[in-house]
Amino acid sequence: MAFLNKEIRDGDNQDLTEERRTATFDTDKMAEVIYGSEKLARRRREISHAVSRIPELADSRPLPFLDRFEKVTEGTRKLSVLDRHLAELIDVNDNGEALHLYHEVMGMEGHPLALHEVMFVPALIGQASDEQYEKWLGRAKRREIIGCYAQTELGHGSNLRKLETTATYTPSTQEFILHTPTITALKWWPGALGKSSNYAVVVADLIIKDKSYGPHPFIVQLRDEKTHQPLPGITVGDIGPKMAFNGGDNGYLGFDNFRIPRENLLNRHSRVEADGTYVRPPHAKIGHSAMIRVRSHMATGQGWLLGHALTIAIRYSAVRIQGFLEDKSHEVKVLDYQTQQHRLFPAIARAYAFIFCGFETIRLYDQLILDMNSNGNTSGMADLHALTSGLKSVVTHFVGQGIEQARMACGGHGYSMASYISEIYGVAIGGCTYEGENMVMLLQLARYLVKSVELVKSGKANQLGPMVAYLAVADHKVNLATGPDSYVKMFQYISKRQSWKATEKFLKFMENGDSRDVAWNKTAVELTRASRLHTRLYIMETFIRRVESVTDIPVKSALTDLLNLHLNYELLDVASYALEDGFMSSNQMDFIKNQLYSSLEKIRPNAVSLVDSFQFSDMQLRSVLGRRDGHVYQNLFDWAKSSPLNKTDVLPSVTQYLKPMMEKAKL
Ligand SMILES: CCCCCCCC(=O)SCCNC(=O)CCNC(=O)[C@H](O)C(C)(C)COP(=O)(O)OP(=O)(O)OC[C@H]1O[C@@H](n2cnc3c(N)ncnc32)[C@H](O)[C@@H]1OP(=O)(O)O
Ligand SMILES: Cc1cc2nc3c(=O)[nH]c(=O)nc-3n(C[C@H](O)[C@H](O)[C@H](O)COP(=O)(O)OP(=O)(O)OC[C@H]3O[C@@H](n4cnc5c(N)ncnc54)[C@H](O)[C@@H]3O)c2cc1C
Repeated sequence: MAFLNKEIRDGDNQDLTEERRTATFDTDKMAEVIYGSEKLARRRREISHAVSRIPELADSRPLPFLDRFEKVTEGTRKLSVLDRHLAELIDVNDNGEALHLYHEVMGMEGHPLALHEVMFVPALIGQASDEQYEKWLGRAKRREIIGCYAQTELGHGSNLRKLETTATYTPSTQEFILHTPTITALKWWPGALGKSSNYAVVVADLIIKDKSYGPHPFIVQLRDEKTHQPLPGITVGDIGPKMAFNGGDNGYLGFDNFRIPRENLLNRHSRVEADGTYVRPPHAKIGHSAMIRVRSHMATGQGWLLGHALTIAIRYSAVRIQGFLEDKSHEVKVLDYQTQQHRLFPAIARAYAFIFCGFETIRLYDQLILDMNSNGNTSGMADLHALTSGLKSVVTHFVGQGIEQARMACGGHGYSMASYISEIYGVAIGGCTYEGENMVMLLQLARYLVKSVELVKSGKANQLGPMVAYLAVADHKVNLATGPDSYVKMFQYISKRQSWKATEKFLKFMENGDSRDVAWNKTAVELTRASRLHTRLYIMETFIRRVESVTDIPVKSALTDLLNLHLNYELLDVASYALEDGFMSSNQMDFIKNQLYSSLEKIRPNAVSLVDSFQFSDMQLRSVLGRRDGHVYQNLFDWAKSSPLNKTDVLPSVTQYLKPMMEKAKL
């Protein structure tokens, strides 16, 4: 008999199979919705399958047992194997396929090409002129050279205007002199900089005739292309172990009056003429487009990370039997506990929501780049900057929370690296910091919200963009949360009120004599709250739009259950804002809670199938707890036995230190 969940195979753990039999929708069809099309979902499966047939691409040992040096070596080894097989595995011109392939094979630990694909090549695409394209892009795409993106310094990351690395133009030789004047000016953190890259896009303060023009991107050769030795004038190395990404070589970089030709300023948008005349870009922040790109892609990437952790936790919760409900002769799956469902199911809904809204945001980014490159139109930049600033902050924060809940939902075994959840967590929460520290980015969105409220206050509501139009709309009176639209209206009310309150507070401080910056700082917590609400509203709206667009009825119905859970959970989570001014009553709160509990029950039979639909292979998950076949216990035992500590029964440390201590105590 054919089942709707495509993961059922003979010999699987029976409890998992039982879960999969209850699926009310086809998991392949759900995967099409998650990944955007039948082709994209199918290609992922095909690539995973093809990878599984190349034994050299498998991890040589479970990654958690490798030390840092071995992780870097293992990642690089696999990259070289991949390089030989690339054309047979993927369409090399398809970024999505490449991304999936790297995730599958490399895992999450980082690798030498991580920043090459994510930032170096996109920075060239966004910032290089046609001649520079010609010179660098082909080489970069063919991987004749490997690059990274070196912006952050030891002393400054958030406040880009104060980056200390200088690029001083010398008209007589038509060169820029890159220099690191202080220890705090050392570049610090760039991924793949420490040992792997031989080129970098370096962001440095452009100085012409003693005048600073602020941060600009330069393409810089760091190492000899033959020997890979750092070039004279370059100091470069690895910054040491981190919470995660330990297969990657985040690095430091210093310049000692290092000269590069004038053509190495990435000059699609701004230029320095031979005589030192500076030609301005059409938008002051256009040099930041590589960052906007990564931020635009973060929601989907983070949604997948959450999806990984939930696949592990949900499958394990269906296999883990402990305690009783009604029938005292059979223990139940821990997935049957309401607390377990409440811990995990809203996070499944968020994972779906983040992926959906991520795809919508990527489309907005692609449109912006098209506009910029075809007709120099940068008008969408401010909107997208505000949107992606909020989105990366809200999503990374919730993903971190969700993964940590997934870990706890796996009890003791969740704490073991065999679950792989700690690695996923470490990787995901890196996103709270990189590409703009979350608070800093929420405050960027707040600038936009405050300006929007100010527009309404000055009678210019007609100038508001569509995403903030609700800030001008009269308050909605919604009595009960009955359909998605009423939730949106309630959220709009709450979000609007918070944006207005924060703005009024900020303006009041200024009226009372505080400078703009001081007033801003005194209102900052309230402002970040406004940003979070605005962003959650956007996520909610995109989730609703995506579910409405689904045509497969069983898939749509399962997604509607998830959406309802999301709407109720979100509203309850921000209930204090709605209760504050009596907009909602405690009766309404109870009603919403009950809706939420009934959503949990509805989702329960589909829980395993909802995470199976992400279609992560076992290789990608690298989790003993999250195995597709559910055979957890024997594999946990085998995993433990493979620990290097178990190579001998008596460790040298015991002979050398413990035994003498015990012997001495006997005397
Ligand atoms: C696999 C793992 C991958 C990991 C990859 C990680 C790679 C990295 O981390 S690379 C380094 C990333 N670094 C960052 O993100 C640094 C964060 N800091 C910044 O982006 C900026 O310095 C920022 C935005 C905080 C402040 O910039 P600053 O120039 O001081 O701007 P500020 O004075 O606050 O604002 C000036 C105006 O510019 C606008 N603006 C700022 N940035 C942008 C932008 N990117 N696009 C459009 N407008 C912008 C602001 O909205 C503001 O507009 P308005 O005046 O109308 O309100
Ligand atoms: C895994 C990882 C990978 C990275 N990869 C790269 C890379 O490839 N290339 C690269 O160039 N960089 C990279 N970075 C660096 C990263 O982009 C920066 O660390 C990040 O932008 C934060 O800057 P910061 O370290 O200066 O934080 P800080 O700004 O020093 O933040 C410290 C605290 O100060 C607060 N704060 C700072 N400014 C303000 C403000 N104006 N208002 C309110 N609060 C404020 C922050 O909220 C935070 O709580 C990476 C970092 C990590 C963790």
